[in-house]
Amino acid sequence: MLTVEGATVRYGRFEALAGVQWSVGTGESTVTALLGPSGCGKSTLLRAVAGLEPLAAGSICWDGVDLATTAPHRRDFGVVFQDGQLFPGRTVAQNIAYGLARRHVRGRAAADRVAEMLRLVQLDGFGDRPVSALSGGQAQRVALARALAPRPRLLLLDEPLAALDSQLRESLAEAIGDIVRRAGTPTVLVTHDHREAALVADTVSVMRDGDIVQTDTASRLWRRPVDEETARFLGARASVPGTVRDGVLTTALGDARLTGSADFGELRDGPCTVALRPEAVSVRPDPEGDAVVEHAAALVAGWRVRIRMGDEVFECVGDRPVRPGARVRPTLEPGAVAVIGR
Ligand SMILES: Nc1ncnc2c1ncn2[C@@H]1O[C@H](COP(=O)(O)OP(=O)(O)OP(=O)(O)O)[C@@H](O)[C@H]1O
Repeated sequence: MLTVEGATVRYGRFEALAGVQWSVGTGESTVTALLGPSGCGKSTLLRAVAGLEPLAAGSICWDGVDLATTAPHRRDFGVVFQDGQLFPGRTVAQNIAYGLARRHVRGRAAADRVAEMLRLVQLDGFGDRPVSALSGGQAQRVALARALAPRPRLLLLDEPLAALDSQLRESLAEAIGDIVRRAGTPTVLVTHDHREAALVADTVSVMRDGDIVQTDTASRLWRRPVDEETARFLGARASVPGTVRDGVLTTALGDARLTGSADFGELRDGPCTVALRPEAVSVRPDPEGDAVVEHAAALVAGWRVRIRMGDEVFECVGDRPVRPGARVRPTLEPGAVAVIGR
């Protein structure tokens, strides 16, 4: 298990990591996403774990052993960066075998392991290809196979899908999750995309301004973001005051029974702040409704509707066309609302 305690990294006077506390590889969780906006320090934390960035303070331990004096290549961590960084003049198989030779796995044993890795990343038959003849997605799968071949105790993936188009990203994100679970290798995936984090990870750690602000399952993160900034980063567009009583949330936009989700299990009665993604509020035409439509646009399924209620404006969804100026009634969707805080 990886334990990061008080990890601090400074570039000159700028503190890129501000005393990070973090654990990876606990319990049933195989994949941890390290999620946060650009510049929050994700890569710096990953590089520090890999031994590529010296700590100004704090420690990074594996199973209780401090790695401060362990060189990067002796940490037994596999690393994949955004662009894979394959060795250009070599074949796919030679790339995958690279880390094996350094571990004195050669000959038949190395060839078997390379074949096993090619099967794992579904590139059987690609061993003799030069890596220059691969697509972007294939190249990243080779990079993954190369990192997994020496059986690292931890795999560190720094935005491995960032250079790929969105459709490929989604399918490859799922494939990465399957591959590392089959290999049984605890994995950290750096991403700034919360959808990608939710697709792949068992656990998501949200990072901001050089610190980790929340670690939870994706489902709990959606429903119980630790603060408003985290909720906004996860797609919330607005927040409203609410009250919880006996599992029912009441807001100016309607009520929602929250007892259906374990993520709301320990919610205490009393006032709260509710974060609203557009999907959390649906509207239907109603001449008696409290809200007026400002704008409506067709989505692939349904409508995105902007409404005004008094001084406040909310993004909502609807299942039928509504015209600007029309009156509508909002309803809260219990499966999509988020209640901020612990
Ligand atoms: N070598 C460096 N010298 C000075 N500042 C740096 C250096 N590397 C990173 N930084 C700064 O540290 C902060 C964290 O950078 P880092 O690359 O870890 O962020 P990130 O969350 O991975 O961002 P992105 O998603 O854009 O890659 C940024 O403000 C960055 O400008």
